[in-house]
Amino acid sequence: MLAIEDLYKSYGPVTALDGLSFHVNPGEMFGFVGSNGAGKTTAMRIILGVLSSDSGRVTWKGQPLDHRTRREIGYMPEERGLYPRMKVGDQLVYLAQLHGVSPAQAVTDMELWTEKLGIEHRRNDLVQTLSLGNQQRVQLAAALVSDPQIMVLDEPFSGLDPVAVDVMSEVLREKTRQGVPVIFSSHQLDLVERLCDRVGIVSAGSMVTVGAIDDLRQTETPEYVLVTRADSQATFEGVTISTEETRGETLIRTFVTPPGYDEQQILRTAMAAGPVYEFSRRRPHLEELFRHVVSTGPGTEKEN
Ligand SMILES: Nc1ncnc2c1ncn2[C@@H]1O[C@H](COP(=O)(O)OP(=O)(O)OP(=O)(O)O)[C@@H](O)[C@H]1O
Repeated sequence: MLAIEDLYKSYGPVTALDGLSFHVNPGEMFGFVGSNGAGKTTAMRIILGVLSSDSGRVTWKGQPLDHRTRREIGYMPEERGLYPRMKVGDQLVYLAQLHGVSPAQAVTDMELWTEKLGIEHRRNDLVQTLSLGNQQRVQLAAALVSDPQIMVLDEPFSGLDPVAVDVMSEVLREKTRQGVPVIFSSHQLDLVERLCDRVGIVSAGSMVTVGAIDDLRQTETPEYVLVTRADSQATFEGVTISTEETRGETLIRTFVTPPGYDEQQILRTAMAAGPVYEFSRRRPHLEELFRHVVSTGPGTEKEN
């Protein structure tokens, strides 16, 4: 696995990483999320070796990453690093060769990935003539042409339309199916929730929460949603009504129950007073977990 252990990094007086640790398993899609300035880009640059840490280490299969193994990382930098006046195809062949791929194989890989990413008809165009979304596809192709064994992507989905997101996420899934760990940062939490096997939430340079999204959602206190007729006279004892909203003919209420409370009691009470249209348990989404974690801050590290 790829292990990031106790990384510290300061830029002068600014502490960017403050003991950051996490790991990514082979074949895992790992979502790296956190507020602006939390330290994600810094951590990714250290993994890639373009920036050194003050202390801590990064290992792959138990060995520290060195110059040779770092060539096996497919990286998509936040500040996108393409040559605007070079043709898409030529550029990808060139970048693959820089990673040590033979000229013939580089052409094969360029053809493969431009096709999979739906930009095969743009191979002979200058990068600068492509839309930003298509440039981003080229950037991902650039990370793929060297047949990477690890993928590190800094906000690969920002600014993409839903079709482009689907195309790129399917390509990344293909890599994880081959056993490649894929780590990507994103502020699009619905997307992270949909795509990732595990997620890490970083705050002020430390990992605050790591785990499978479903497990993280289980650890939060659930809410119960009840939808009745708007004129329901039911009264509920021993529970907290957290929201209440009338929509046309219906009344939607959410409840938080104390530990050990039989939530079916809410349903029985409501049904005794009239029709019930919906009663369900609701787990918080990643966005709510994120808000909670970021407002609580570091110092509550937990790993599932
Ligand atoms: N070259 C630099 N010189 C000085 N400070 C820096 C430099 N790069 C980053 N920082 C600071 O380090 C901290 C972490 O920044 P980083 O870019 O790693 O965060 P991030 O999580 O990637 O943020 P974002 O989501 O906004 O991209 C921030 O306080 C940032 O201002």
